[in-house]
Amino acid sequence: MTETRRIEAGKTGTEHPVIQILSANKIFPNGTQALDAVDLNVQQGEFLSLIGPSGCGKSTLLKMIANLIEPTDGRILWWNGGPERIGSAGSRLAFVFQDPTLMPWARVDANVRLALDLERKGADKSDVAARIHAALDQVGLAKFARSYPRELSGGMRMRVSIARALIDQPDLLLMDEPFGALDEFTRNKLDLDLVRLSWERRLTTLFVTHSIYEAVFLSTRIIVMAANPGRIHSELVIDEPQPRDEDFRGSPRFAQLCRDLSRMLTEASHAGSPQS
Ligand SMILES: Nc1ncnc2c1ncn2[C@@H]1O[C@H](COP(=O)(O)OP(=O)(O)OP(=O)(O)O)[C@@H](O)[C@H]1O
Repeated sequence: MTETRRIEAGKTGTEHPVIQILSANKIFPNGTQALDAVDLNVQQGEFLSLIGPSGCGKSTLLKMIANLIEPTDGRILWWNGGPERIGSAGSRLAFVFQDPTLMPWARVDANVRLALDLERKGADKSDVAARIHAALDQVGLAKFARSYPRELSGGMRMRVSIARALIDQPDLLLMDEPFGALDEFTRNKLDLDLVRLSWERRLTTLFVTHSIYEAVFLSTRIIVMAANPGRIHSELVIDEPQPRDEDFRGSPRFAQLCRDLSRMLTEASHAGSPQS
C-alpha cells in the first residue's frame, strides 16, 4: 500500500522554518521596485509554489532565497541563521533554472559531477561514481551516463539538470520554471517524477511556475503574488495526500482547486497598480 501523508502549512513539528523572509523589499539600481514588504515562512517538507503575473517578482524572490541577490531592506533567515548557514550539513540548497545549462562537450555523467567538482575537490572516486549513478538513477537516466547532451530530448536534459542539483543531497531545492519550455506531455511526466522524488527525499521545495495545473498538482501550498510592486497577495493550501498520482489530476477535487487558484490569480492581477 502506498504511504501517504498530509502536510499542514506551519504545523510540521519543526521549531524553526527552513526559510524566514521578514519584510523584504527589493529595489534594483534602476529604481524598479521588484518586491515590497514580503513576509514568508517556508516549513520543512513543504512543496511551495510561487505563481503570479509576469514581473511580480517570483524569480527575484527565489534568487534572494538562493542568496544570489540581497534584499534592499528586511531580512532572510536560512535554517534560523545568516547566509553562512547555507551549505553545512542539513542546510544545503540547490537551484534548478529553466534552461538546463549543460556543458555540450561533456557527457551526462561529467555534467552531473560538476557540482561535486566545484565543491569537493579530492573526493573519493568510487564514492563520486556511486553518487553520480544514484542521482541519474533517481531521474531515470542511469543508462544515459555516457551520452552527450545533444543526444538527449529536452525533457531528458532537464532530468540531467535535476540530477546535478540532487547529487549534493540538498535539503532545500529551488526551481525557477524548470519545465516551462517543455511540451505538456513531458511536463506532466516530469511533474509526476518530481512529486515522487521530493516525497522520497523529504525535500523542501520552492517552485516558480506560470501553470495553474502544475502548481495544484505539485504543491502543498501555493503563494499567489501581485505585481507593481511585487508582493504576496494570497495563498492556497493544497491539503491532499502525498505522493500524488494521475488519479488526483483527473479528480473533481483537482478541477475545483484549479478553479479556485484561477480566481485568486485573476484577483491578484486586478490588484496591481493602475499601470498594470
Ligand atoms: N537585475 C534587474 N535590474 C532591474 N530590474 C530587474 C532586474 N531583475 C528583475 N527586474 C525587474 O523586477 C521585476 C520583477 O522581476 P522578476 O523577474 O523577479 O519577475 P517574475 O515574476 O519572475 O517575472 P516572469 O514571470 O516574467 O519571469 C520586473 O519588473 C523586472 O523587470
